[in-house]
Parts: sequence; C-alpha cells; structure tokens
Amino acid sequence: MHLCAPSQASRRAGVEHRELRELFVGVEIKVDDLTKSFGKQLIWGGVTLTIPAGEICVMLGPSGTGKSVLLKTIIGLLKPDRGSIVIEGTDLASCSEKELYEIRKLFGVLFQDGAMFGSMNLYDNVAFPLREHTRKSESEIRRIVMEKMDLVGLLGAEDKLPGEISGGMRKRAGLARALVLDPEIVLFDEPDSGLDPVRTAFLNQLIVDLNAQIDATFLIVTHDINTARTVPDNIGLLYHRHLAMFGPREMLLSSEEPVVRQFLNAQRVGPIGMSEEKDADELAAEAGQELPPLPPIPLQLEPSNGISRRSQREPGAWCRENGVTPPPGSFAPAMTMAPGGN
Ligand SMILES: Nc1ncnc2c1ncn2[C@@H]1O[C@H](COP(=O)(O)OP(=O)(O)OP(=O)(O)O)[C@@H](O)[C@H]1O
Repeated sequence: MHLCAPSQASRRAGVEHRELRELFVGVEIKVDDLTKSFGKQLIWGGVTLTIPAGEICVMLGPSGTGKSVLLKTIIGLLKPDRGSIVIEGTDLASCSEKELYEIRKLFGVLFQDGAMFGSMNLYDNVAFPLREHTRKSESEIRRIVMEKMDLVGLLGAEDKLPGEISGGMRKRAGLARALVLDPEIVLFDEPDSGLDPVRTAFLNQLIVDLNAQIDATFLIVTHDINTARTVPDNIGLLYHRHLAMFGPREMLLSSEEPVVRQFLNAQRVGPIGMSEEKDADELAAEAGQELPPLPPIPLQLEPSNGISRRSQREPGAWCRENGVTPPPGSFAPAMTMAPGGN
C-alpha cells in the first residue's frame, strides 16, 4: 500500500464537489472569553479567537497547556466555566443537549491514535458513523466509504484490521472515518504524533489537499513546528494558562514576541523552560544573550493539483499589508523544499 495524495479520479471528483459547494465554505467558530478549570486548577482563561470558515488553523503550546482540553471544549465534550463558543448562531457553552447533538453533526474528529475499533476491518470502521447516524443503504454506504478511502489513499486496504497496518495508515483510516458524514469542521488531535518525518510530510499534504477539496474549517493541534510553519492559514499559541497569540501564519512567524519566537523556532532561549516557565534565576542567566535571527518564513504548502485553496493568500500578503518586513530569504521558491514541505 502506498502513501499518496488523492488519485486523479478523486481530485476530479473533488473539483466537481467543490463546484457544487460554491456557496459552502465551512463554518466559523467564534470563541469568546473562554475559561476552563478542573477543580482549583485553571487550565486556560480568557481565550478569545475566531477560526474563520474554511481556513486551516494550528494550535500550538507546550505539553499540558490544555490544547486537547480546548478541542474537547470546542466540540462540546467539556463544559467551560465561562465564555462562549458560537457556531452557526448556537452557543455550545449554553445550548441544550438537543442543540449540541445537532451542532456535533458538523464535526469530524481525527483522534490521536485514529481511535479505530480493533476487531473491525478498515471498511467497517469507516462505515461505522454512517451505519450509526444515517439510514443510508449498504450500497450508498459502500459508495461513500470507497470515496473516502480513495481520498486518503487507502483504496485496497479495506479488509485490513487496524492492528495489521502502520501508524500512518491508521491515521489516514481515522481521517477517512472523520470525513464520512461530510463535516463542516474537522478537528485533528496531533495527527502527526508517532509518525516519521516522511509520513508527516505526506499527511500534511493530504490535509492541505483535503481542505482544498471539501472547504471545511480545519483545527489542528500539533507539536510539529514544521507542520505549524508550512500548513495553516492561522496559528494559535497556548502558554501559561492563556492564549498568547492567535493570528495569520505570517504574523506569528515574523513575531518578535519572546514566547512566540521561542516556540515557533524551537529555541531554548526564552521564557519557556523545561517545566513550562523558567524561574527568575534561569531568566537572569540568559539576560544579554543574543537571540539567533528569525529564520525565513517558508512558503505555505499548496494543494498538489496546483489549484489554490479558497483561503490561500499570496506569499507575503499579510506582511505587506501590515508593514512588516519578513526575515531575509522569506518566501523564496526554494523554501518549498524545506524539510516537511514536500
Ligand atoms: N478530565 C480531566 N480532569 C482533570 N484534569 C484534566 C482532564 N483533562 C485534562 N486535564 C488536565 O488538563 C491539563 C491540560 O491537558 P491537555 O491534555 O489538554 O494538555 P495538552 O496541551 O493537550 O498536552 P500535550 O501536548 O502533552 O498533549 C493537564 O494538566 C491535564 O492533566
């Protein structure tokens, strides 16, 4: 079984699908002043952000800063202490169970381990949500399952059990299952965890290709800096119990803000220490230490069929519009060859 981008047939189908969906561009998620604690432990507070319809967002943050908690809160699995999450006019934080059930139908979720049923083959795993939540005939289910298996490059592997395939294939099978109900929002919880760099690069390309084809709103939690630097339209960074920054990719990649700069460039110098925050002695020891220059901003990963995504912008557009000079060498064509970029 090869790891590949969607076949030509599925790309064509995707383009037709896209034409059909001219008026649909995913849905916006508007989060306002969201706060979540467990007992006395505040996880994060005052989180405000708008995830624009149809765009790809990446949420970053040191371990334990509550990225998974944020995903679970956004899908309504956890109730926030305060604040709102408005999707299509419904606030998930205060709506009824019935409304929540309806809103949840908009979501597809790729869990960290793919969350496959071990005793079912991939076909039955992917078909599961259709059999549970729809009254479609088996022939219709077959058509949809095969279409999604093709989208994620898994045609031919339908009879395999999850235990018989690689972690990368399991993720793609999980993705096929997340897509069967045609979600308007897809949440990815560390899609690249446990994958080698080559498979991560294939998965990233698949994510971009899928976004181009289905126009849904994507929110990705990841630790992979390369993914964060090349895949999304927007990046958020959770740190020290709040959202340190959220905005367009170019804004964060050109930011001199110490936490953002340190995290997005995987540096040791900066406010983030081994156990989240550095203490005063550690920070004093770093005083006067010169920071390495910001690396060039790489080009954003483009769909493999060469057709731009709806939310894709010209390289450097945000910097130009905001009078920001990007680091030297940014957006050079060779930057598409950055590790993980191809
Ligand atoms: N149901 C729960 N009850 C109590 N505490 C919880 C619960 N779920 C998460 N936590 C706590 O919330 C904090 C944030 O956890 P979370 O898994 O969201 O972090 P994360 O940023 O996704 O971490 P990582 O990058 O390591 O996956 C942790 O301290 C965790 O122990």
